[in-house]
Amino acid sequence: MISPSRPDSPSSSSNWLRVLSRLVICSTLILALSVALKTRSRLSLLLPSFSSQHPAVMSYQQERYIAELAVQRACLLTQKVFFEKAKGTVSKDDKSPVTIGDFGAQALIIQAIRKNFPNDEIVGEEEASSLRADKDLSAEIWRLVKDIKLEDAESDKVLGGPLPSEESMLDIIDQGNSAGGPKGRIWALDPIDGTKGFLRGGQYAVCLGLIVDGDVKVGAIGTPNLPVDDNATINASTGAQQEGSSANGVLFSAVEGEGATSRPLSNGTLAPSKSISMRPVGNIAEAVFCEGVEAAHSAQGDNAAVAERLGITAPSVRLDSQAKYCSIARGAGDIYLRLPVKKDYQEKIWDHAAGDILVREAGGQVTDIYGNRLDFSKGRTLAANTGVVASPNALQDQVIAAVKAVLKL
Ligand SMILES: Nc1ncnc2c1ncn2[C@@H]1O[C@H](COP(=O)(O)OS(=O)(=O)O)[C@@H](OP(=O)(O)O)[C@H]1O
Ligand SMILES: [Mg+2]
Ligand SMILES: [Mg+2]
Ligand SMILES: [Mg+2]
Repeated sequence: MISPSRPDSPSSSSNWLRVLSRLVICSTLILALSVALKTRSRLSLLLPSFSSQHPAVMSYQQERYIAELAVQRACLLTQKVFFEKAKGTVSKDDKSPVTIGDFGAQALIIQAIRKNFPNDEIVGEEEASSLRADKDLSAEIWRLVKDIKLEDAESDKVLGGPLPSEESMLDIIDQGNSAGGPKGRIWALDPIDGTKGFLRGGQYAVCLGLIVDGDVKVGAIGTPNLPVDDNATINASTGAQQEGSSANGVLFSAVEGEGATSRPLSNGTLAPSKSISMRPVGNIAEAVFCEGVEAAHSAQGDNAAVAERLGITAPSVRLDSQAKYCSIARGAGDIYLRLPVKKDYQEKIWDHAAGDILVREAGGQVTDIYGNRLDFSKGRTLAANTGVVASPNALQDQVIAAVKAVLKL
């Protein structure tokens, strides 16, 4: 018969020892797990393609970081090109400044994506065939691109450091040739959006969005000529100040489910960010609406008729580029109208991907003129959509009703 052991018996003390050792093992495991969770984002920084190869890790922090840093570095190039070549006075028949900026920024950003997410596809606006035929232009772009680096050597290294040669720069530009589509990880890149704004020293944007299985998950937009101050008055002539001025230059970003942020553009590591959101609008008649500058790109008469129908009396704020999405996302404006001039124009995914997630994460909706979400799964264009309408969640139904009434849909 087995007699119950007394507290001071040898078998009791060995039981206690066993319990104690189990306790130690358990707490060590808990500690190890919490350290592993805390360092997960750091781990993905050390192993750049970690997230892309492990679909279970879906926080997109690494993608956001690389997108922000790559856009920030590309803005160094576009600024250099502007102050060296364009200076807002360029005649429109000399297209070279914008061409240099477009190709150069596309090369720098694709290099950063390739280095960190080698298996991803890229839909870039530009392709290098014309550049291969123009040796002088290619040499000029290479002269400017080869010296672009972030002041912080570590950050620059994360993006792949300097490009190795002019030939490799051309090859890299051509890697933006994905057809897009409904499956996989696809980056949509507009190296300079608002090319006309860039040339006149007004608004332009360097835009990068990550689309996963047809949905935009991450967006980063650099706007070198937007004021850092969210409340500064802006209009079509707000723009480039002196080279190196710290009053202008903002980097926006968003990740699905994690909100939208902005920070000043910097030359090195990322500056501290703050979260941004759309402005609550009590009375829609007091909303401010943004539209493009080019009459050929959106129907300004129809935009004005929608505003009038909503009781809006303030004049529109006209800005080039995805700076319009950025402005409403930070509450410097409320509604973005891009009503079509021609119903058959297909918007390009790189003109909207980053702005779409930025506004949605800042508390807004982005739809076409029928009120349907933008569909990024159709290839290089938004073939299933017509026009763009964006506003705070609470206003979108009213705005779409006004759009339908004006366009007789
Ligand atoms: N017909 C037509 N309709 C609509 N959109 C068009 C059209 N033609 C061109 N584009 C694209 O417009 C992009 C620039 O948009 P913006 O918002 O800067 O233009 S505007 O200021 O609103 O007029 C511009 O992008 P970038 O080429 O990157 O500047 C074009 O892709
Ligand atoms: Mg564009
Ligand atoms: Mg462009
Ligand atoms: Mg273009």
